[in-house]
Amino acid sequence: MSTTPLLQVRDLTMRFGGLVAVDGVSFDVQPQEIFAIIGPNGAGKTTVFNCISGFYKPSTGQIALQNRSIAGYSSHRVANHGVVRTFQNVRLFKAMTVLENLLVAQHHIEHVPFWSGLLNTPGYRRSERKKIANAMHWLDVMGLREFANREAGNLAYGHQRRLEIARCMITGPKLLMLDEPAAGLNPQEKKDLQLLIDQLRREYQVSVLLIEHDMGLVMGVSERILVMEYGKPIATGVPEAIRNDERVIKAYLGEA
Ligand SMILES: Nc1ncnc2c1ncn2[C@@H]1O[C@H](COP(=O)(O)OP(=O)(O)OP(=O)(O)O)[C@@H](O)[C@H]1O
Repeated sequence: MSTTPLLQVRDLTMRFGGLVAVDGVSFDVQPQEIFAIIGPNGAGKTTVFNCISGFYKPSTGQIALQNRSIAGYSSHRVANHGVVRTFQNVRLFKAMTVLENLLVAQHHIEHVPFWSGLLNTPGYRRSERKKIANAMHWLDVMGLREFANREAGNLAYGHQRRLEIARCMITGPKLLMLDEPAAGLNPQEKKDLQLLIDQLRREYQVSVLLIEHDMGLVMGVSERILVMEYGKPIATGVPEAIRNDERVIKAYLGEA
C-alpha cells in the first residue's frame, strides 16, 4: 500500500540577493512521521521553514500538502490548511493569560457571525464553552492547567515553550513545525519534550517537522533526518545512517 506524503518539497531554492540560502532542497514528510532538519548554523534550516510556512515566497521549487501546492501562500493561508509552526524565539501574547492565548488561537476554527457575540446568542455561548473546554484539554496535556490565569510572559521559559506548542495543537494541525524547541530547556525538560512530541504524533495523528541542534533529542525522536550545509542537502536517512555518514561527520567537525 503506497501512502501519499503529507508534505512534499521539491528543488526548493531561496535567494536573498546574491546569497543562496536554500539551494535545491527536496524531501517528503509522511503522515505521522517525525522528520528533522539539522545542520550547522546558517545552513538554511529556518529559511526552509519560512518558505513552507508562508513567511517567504520561495525563489523556485514546489511545496505541496497532500499533493496540492501551497508554495507562495500567505502564512495565514498555510495555517488554515493545517500547517502550523513555533519560532526559535517564543512568540506568545505575553500580556494575555495562558488561557487567553489558547482562546485567541481558536479564532479561525469556528465562525460564528459577529452579531451573535453582541447578542450573546445560545450559538455564541456554545461556541465559547467549546473553546474553553478545548483550551482546558490542552492545558492538561501540557501540564499547564495550574497556570491558566497567569500572564503568559510570567511563565517559566520551559512552560512558555509548551504553551506555544499547545497554541499550535489546538488548531488541529496536520503538520506541526517546531523550530529549535529544545533551545533553553534543561535536561529534564528536554526528556519531557521528546515524550511530548511522540505523544502528539500518536494521539493526534500529527506529522512533526523539527529543526533542532540537540542531537540527543534529534536522534531519539526522529524517524528520518535531512542534513543541510551551506543551503544544500547533504544527506537524508534514518538516525543510524546519518550518525555514520562521512559528509555529515565532516560538516559537524568542520564547524568546531
Ligand atoms: N531575510 C533574510 N535576508 C537575507 N538573508 C537571510 C534572510 N534570512 C536568512 N538569511 C541568510 O540565509 C542563510 C541561512 O539562514 P537560516 O537562518 O535559514 O540558517 P539556519 O540553518 O536556520 O541557522 P541557525 O541554525 O543558526 O538558526 C544565512 O546566511 C542567513 O544570514
